[in-house]
Amino acid sequence: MEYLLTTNGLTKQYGRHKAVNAVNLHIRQGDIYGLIGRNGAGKTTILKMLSGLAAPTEGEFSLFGKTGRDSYEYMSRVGTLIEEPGIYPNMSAAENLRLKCLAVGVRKKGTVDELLRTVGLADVGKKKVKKFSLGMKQRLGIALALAGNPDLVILDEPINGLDPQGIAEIRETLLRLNKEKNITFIISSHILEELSKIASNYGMIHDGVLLQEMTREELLSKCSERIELKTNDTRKACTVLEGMGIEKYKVVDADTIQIFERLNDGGDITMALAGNGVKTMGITVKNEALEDYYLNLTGGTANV
Ligand SMILES: Nc1ncnc2c1ncn2[C@@H]1O[C@H](COP(=O)(O)OP(=O)(O)OP(=O)(O)O)[C@@H](O)[C@H]1O
Repeated sequence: MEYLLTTNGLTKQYGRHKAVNAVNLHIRQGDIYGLIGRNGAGKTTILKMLSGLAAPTEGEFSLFGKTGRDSYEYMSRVGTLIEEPGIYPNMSAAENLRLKCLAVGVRKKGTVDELLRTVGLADVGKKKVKKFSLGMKQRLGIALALAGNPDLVILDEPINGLDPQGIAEIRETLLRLNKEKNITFIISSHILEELSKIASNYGMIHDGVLLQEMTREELLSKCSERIELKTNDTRKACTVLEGMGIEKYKVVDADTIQIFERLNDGGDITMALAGNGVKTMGITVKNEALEDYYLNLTGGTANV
């Protein structure tokens, strides 16, 4: 079996609007697959269909090599965290997990404690979930998704609204589970920068359409570094750059030039500029091209 999950022309139509339009995803065992798209792009609708929470209007998906109704027998191997998970606010984390284990038929002793440890909630004791921070709730949601010992875990925006510390903790937990238990993850997000720290593969969704699938390496090679250069004489600086054989550059404003070629550092450039009487006011290596790449792909300038 080459893929753990594929979709074939997966479509969801609400009235006249196709929230998901003929999407073909390819997800291998062991992938951390990042589904990236702006709010409203159709990510949640895709994940709901993959979890059996919504029916496709057209198309289908294959799970563990089985298609359509046959795939339902494998749903127990899929754990999900989509929108508000079924958390009971007046119960503790352990009580919530105990209920979930009952529901999915897990009886093994010590499971609840192990799940709490896995997501870093071992010390919360009897505290009611309604008193939890957003990050703690999110971690409990992940523990609930893990309760049935799934092979595939689907998480809808698991880092949304968390502070950097919370994001780092979730990221480490997911990477560990992926490595140690070979759990395959599908994670949606509207922030490519965040996904890029964890995902091995990407599917980019825009207006219900899958624009592109790519591996981590493919994305990184497309989003190489750029050097931003400020000088007192842009015109002359361009001539100097060309004299050095640098062709991939762009003048972005009166005193700023961006250079898109891979250079070890900017030292050679500043030396050459100085040698030609051009003063360097500033030179920085920028590596924030990920979001730019995504914005270009989706043809937009608004926030992602
Ligand atoms: N039950 C529904 N009835 C009608 N339209 C819907 C329904 N659910 C979603 N939509 C529409 O489908 C589109 C995709 O929504 P979806 O929630 O899948 O996007 P998303 O990428 O997950 O965004 P978000 O991060 O905001 O949830 C949106 O235009 C939304 O308004």
